[in-house]
Amino acid sequence: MAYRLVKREGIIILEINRPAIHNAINMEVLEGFKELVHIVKNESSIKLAVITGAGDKSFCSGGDLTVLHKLKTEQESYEMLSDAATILYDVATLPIPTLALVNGTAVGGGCEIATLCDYRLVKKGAKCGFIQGQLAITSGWGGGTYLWEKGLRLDHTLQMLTESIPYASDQLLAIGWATEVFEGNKYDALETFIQKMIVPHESVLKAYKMQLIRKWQQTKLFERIIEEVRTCSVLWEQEAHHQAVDSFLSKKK
Ligand SMILES: CC[C@@H](C(=O)O)C(=O)SCCNC(=O)CCNC(=O)[C@H](O)C(C)(C)COP(=O)(O)OP(=O)(O)OC[C@H]1O[C@@H](n2cnc3c(N)ncnc32)[C@H](O)[C@@H]1OP(=O)(O)O
Repeated sequence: MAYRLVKREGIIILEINRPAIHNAINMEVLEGFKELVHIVKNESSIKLAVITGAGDKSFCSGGDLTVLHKLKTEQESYEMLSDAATILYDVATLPIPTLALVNGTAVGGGCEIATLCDYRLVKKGAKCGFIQGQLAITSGWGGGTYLWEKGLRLDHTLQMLTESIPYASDQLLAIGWATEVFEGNKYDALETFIQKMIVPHESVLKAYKMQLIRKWQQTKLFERIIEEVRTCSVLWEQEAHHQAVDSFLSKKK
């Protein structure tokens, strides 16, 4: 399967399982995110949702370009991007904290997924970035909008989006994107982090997460994400984008 869902001791872990292509996202993985949301909403004892990638190289390399590159027009890309953005909004607004266990490279949509989470534990040496600019598009799954919500300095936020390059883990910590940087086994790092943050009563975690969700509702986060999607779909149709993706897929980059 393209993803694995594991539950243990009040935690649910979604592992994207396509390591041969750096855990790129296809429709099956998006179904995995939907399943994650369904489970959390129906099992009140779950306190934390974790997203990670299989293998030791990558967290996620974004949309699977071999699949998504079949979409050519603004309308076709808008449908895909808005569907994905809606599923990911449901993940971001889960009634419990979410955590990206960034076990390696997170680029493009992969960086967007890590950004929408409440916490990011980043493996030392991992590189993460909004590289969409190299493909002549902007972020299209809501990741730019989430990044503006993360309390980073505004100049750092704009730099991260416009430089379109992956940042090293230490830089990600310095600008405040990474919550913590870890070395060694990712599940040991998760365990250590959880011991600090999980309180005995899940109702406390849920109450604090609700404060954040209320702020996002009041500031029309979802509407702002859909504007981001629309901008990306306009750029998607341009020849510059298709040429950049062709170039990556044929390794002429
Ligand atoms: C659609 C949503 C949009 C958004 O809103 O953000 C996006 O996500 S656009 C996609 C953005 N992602 C990318 O552009 C990432 C592309 N990948 C890379 O830059 C690199 O692969 C890497 C992740 C930095 C790793 O580099 P390296 O270690 O040198 O490995 P390879 O490049 O040789 O990759 C091995 C293998 O995996 C395939 N691959 C990697 N990423 C993707 C992807 N996103 N979609 C499809 N396939 C991908 C790559 O083509 C190689 O395949 P083979 O040559 O067949 O082995």
